[in-house]
Amino acid sequence: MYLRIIQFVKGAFRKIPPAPSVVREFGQSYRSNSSSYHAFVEMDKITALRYERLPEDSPYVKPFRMYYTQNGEEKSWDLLKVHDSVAIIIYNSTTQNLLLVKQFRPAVYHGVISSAEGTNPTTIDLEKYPPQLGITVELCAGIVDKSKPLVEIAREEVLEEVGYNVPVDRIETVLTYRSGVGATGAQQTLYYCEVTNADKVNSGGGVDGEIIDVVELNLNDARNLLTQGSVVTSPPSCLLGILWFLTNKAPKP
Ligand SMILES: O=c1ccn([C@@H]2O[C@H](COP(=O)(O)OP(=O)(O)O[C@H]3O[C@H](CO)[C@@H](O)[C@H](O)[C@H]3O)[C@@H](O)[C@H]2O)c(=O)[nH]1
Repeated sequence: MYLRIIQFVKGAFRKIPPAPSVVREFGQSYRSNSSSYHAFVEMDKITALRYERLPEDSPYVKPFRMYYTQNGEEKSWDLLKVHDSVAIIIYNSTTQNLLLVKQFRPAVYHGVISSAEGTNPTTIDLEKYPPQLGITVELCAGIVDKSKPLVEIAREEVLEEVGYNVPVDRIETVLTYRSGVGATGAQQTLYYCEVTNADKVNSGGGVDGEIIDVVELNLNDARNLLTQGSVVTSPPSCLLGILWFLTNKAPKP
């Protein structure tokens, strides 16, 4: 399994990239922006990894235990309050590719290791568990941590992470749903945005120290990604977004 996940990001870590670089996984290929290659080679340079108990003032995660009585039976549920979020399906009609983002996700890395070790790890062997295991391919997305219209937050994320400048009237709402129903119940609003090469204003890659790589996925590979039995680190929102796009928007082959 680990080998398969690492194959997912293999090719991304060559010292000198061909232009542009292509990452293969399970028969699919992702075309990475050569312009943001610099970020791409740095995202797995994880060192000095350690765990600490979560401080109470975390701006991102607040743990609670909820008590309630259901049909006369007293119950409790341990839960986490996290930010709501937006995610955007982006299709470049010039290149006929979906635009996704690749990044190191500490929670995914932790999830992979704790699944393997069976318990909550306290230390991590970076040789045994290469940081590439925590790299995901996802929709462009962002947390709702400011009081702005959700579609405006989506517009900003498209610009910051992927580098396309589009007005909000070109971003359409797709669905609103709850993710993490067992632990967080956070709301995510899914948008769709069609861009062209003319909308591109920078190479994306995120802000404030984020290390994000833009990934272009052609539609054949998008279909293959959803093949029965696929094992990926991508979240359900990404798989849903691709499926929605293929069902509702993709040009007929
Ligand atoms: O513990 C944390 C958590 C977040 N951040 C920062 O907050 C940013 C949040 O990034 P943003 O791009 O706004 O959101 P995402 O990390 O992309 O996550 C959103 O998009 C994901 C993919 O759909 C969803 O799974 C998440 O629930 C949703 O919040 C990060 O980059 C960090 O800079 C930290 O520094 N520490």
